[in-house]
Amino acid sequence: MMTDMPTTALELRDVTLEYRMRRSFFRHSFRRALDGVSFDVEKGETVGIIGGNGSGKSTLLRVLGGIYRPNSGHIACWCENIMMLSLGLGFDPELSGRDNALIGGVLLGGRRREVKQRVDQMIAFAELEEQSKDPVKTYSSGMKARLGFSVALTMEADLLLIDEVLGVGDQAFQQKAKAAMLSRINSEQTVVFVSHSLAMVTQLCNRVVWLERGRVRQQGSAVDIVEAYKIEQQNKT
Ligand SMILES: Nc1ncnc2c1ncn2[C@@H]1O[C@H](COP(=O)(O)OP(=O)(O)OP(=O)(O)O)[C@@H](O)[C@H]1O
Repeated sequence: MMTDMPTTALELRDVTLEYRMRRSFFRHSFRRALDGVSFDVEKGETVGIIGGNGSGKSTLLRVLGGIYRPNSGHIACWCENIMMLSLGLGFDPELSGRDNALIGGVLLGGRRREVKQRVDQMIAFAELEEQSKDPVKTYSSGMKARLGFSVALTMEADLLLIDEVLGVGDQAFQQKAKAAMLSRINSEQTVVFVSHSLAMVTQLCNRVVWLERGRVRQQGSAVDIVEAYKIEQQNKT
């Protein structure tokens, strides 16, 4: 008998994370950034994470990306490779843009030969053909951001984690980055998208999870949750 392929990509149950902060040589304190967070992401869905400053959005994405381990709760993931679209993380300043693109692609789970074939595409998307052999330390922050975005976008992943990256680079690059992301999101891609742009969230997401002080305040269809969030914002002012 054939068993059905799982349709769930991610399952979070009661996920809690505390940052440990050093107060003095002997003393530490803890800040709870996620507090009992539970939700599911189905395959092919784009789930938006919204909430005010400090509500835990980036922390949640880092937990999903395996950068932080939760203190309690569990995360089940049925995706083989997960990619975090973030900006210029971990570039080696002494190496060229081309070498960093190659290393970045491999770090994102690509096979070396496969990544090598795609490096030209990454450099071209980032519009860095002329500077591709220069060390990254000579790049402006916008150039580094463009390279980081291009590397992540060119690679393939079952689950894409996106943390507010659309403010990258100049206006023309932002348009291009947005179009590239949209085409990716409209396909079968599973995405978790953190953003302060409610318009983008409504445009891109099927479902939304609203975080407040590390807890899920509400979750449901993108239109309903964004509406409820906007009403609350208006009532606050
Ligand atoms: N490295 C850290 N050490 C200690 N506390 C942290 C750290 N990173 C974040 N925090 C705290 O954890 C909480 C959640 O932060 P997080 O960055 O996840 O929020 P966010 O919703 O992404 O915020 P923003 O919208 O401002 O980017 C905040 O109270 C923040 O001050």
